[in-house]
Amino acid sequence: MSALHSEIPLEKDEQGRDIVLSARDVTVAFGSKVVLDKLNLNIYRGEILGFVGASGAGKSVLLRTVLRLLPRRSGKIEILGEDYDKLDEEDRNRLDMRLGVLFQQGALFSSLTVKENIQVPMREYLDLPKEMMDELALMKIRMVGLAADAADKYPSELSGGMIKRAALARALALDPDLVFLDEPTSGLDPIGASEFDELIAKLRDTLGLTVYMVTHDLDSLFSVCDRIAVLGQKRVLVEGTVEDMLACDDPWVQSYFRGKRARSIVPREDIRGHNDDKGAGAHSREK
Ligand SMILES: Nc1ncnc2c1ncn2[C@@H]1O[C@H](COP(=O)(O)OP(=O)(O)OP(=O)(O)O)[C@@H](O)[C@H]1O
Repeated sequence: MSALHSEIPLEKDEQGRDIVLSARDVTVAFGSKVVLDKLNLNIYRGEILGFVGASGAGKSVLLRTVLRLLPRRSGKIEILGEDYDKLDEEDRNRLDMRLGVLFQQGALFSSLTVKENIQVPMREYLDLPKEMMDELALMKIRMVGLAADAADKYPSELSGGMIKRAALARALALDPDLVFLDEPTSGLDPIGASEFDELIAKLRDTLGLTVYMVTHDLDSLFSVCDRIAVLGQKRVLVEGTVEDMLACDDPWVQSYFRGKRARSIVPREDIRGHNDDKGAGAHSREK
């Protein structure tokens, strides 16, 4: 029987952590241009994983490959213990329902209200009476910290921060286990970005979400991410805590995590001593 229909436990790593997503030897190429080459990555249940890498390194390509929007040349990806390639259509839909995605820029439908946007996945996957869908949409709206009157507004009537929250509410519409966030704080002012980070952490704590967050935002990485994975040279160069990043001697990782911007967030002594993996949480967000 498929894990989708039962409580079959997820595969664990050697430290006993439940593996929610595993990518094994994943290669993605466009013609002769190889973007990802035998990439390996695990995401564990209940964590917020920050995914970083230089511009053009392949972060979006990996995200789109995981979401099956791009084909891979080889390798295996398992999500919640399931390999899409081995599922029939019904089970693929069931698995899709357990995933939420927040694309860059929010990607809300401009001709739909916030409530209608949130109901798009409900209409696609569920057959619910209108009253129940309205109730559920309002619940999601409150969950992401929007006022109830946002329900009937169109995206053009919302601030950037409100759009992100509305898009997050849509990503949470079907109560997913795993949420993919593509640069969720880009375009937000520092306070809005901080608040969004806090919201993600709160939802992880209250809903038990697992979060895969592509980001360039050092504050997010230092304040809410449990682990960080760095994409470089077509694979995951290093993964671990902030402390592991500070200790890594790869030049790009060093300049990213120990450069001028990072120094304004992480206390200087932490960078020197690499001895505090969450030291930045209490520090103010840089613009
Ligand atoms: N459909 C495509 N066809 C050909 N090449 C592509 C395609 N999509 C992405 N690429 C190439 O793959 C590489 C990785 O792109 P990707 O968008 O994943 O980078 P990224 O790490 O997300 O960058 P950024 O941080 O700037 O968003 C780039 O060289 C890009 O030009």
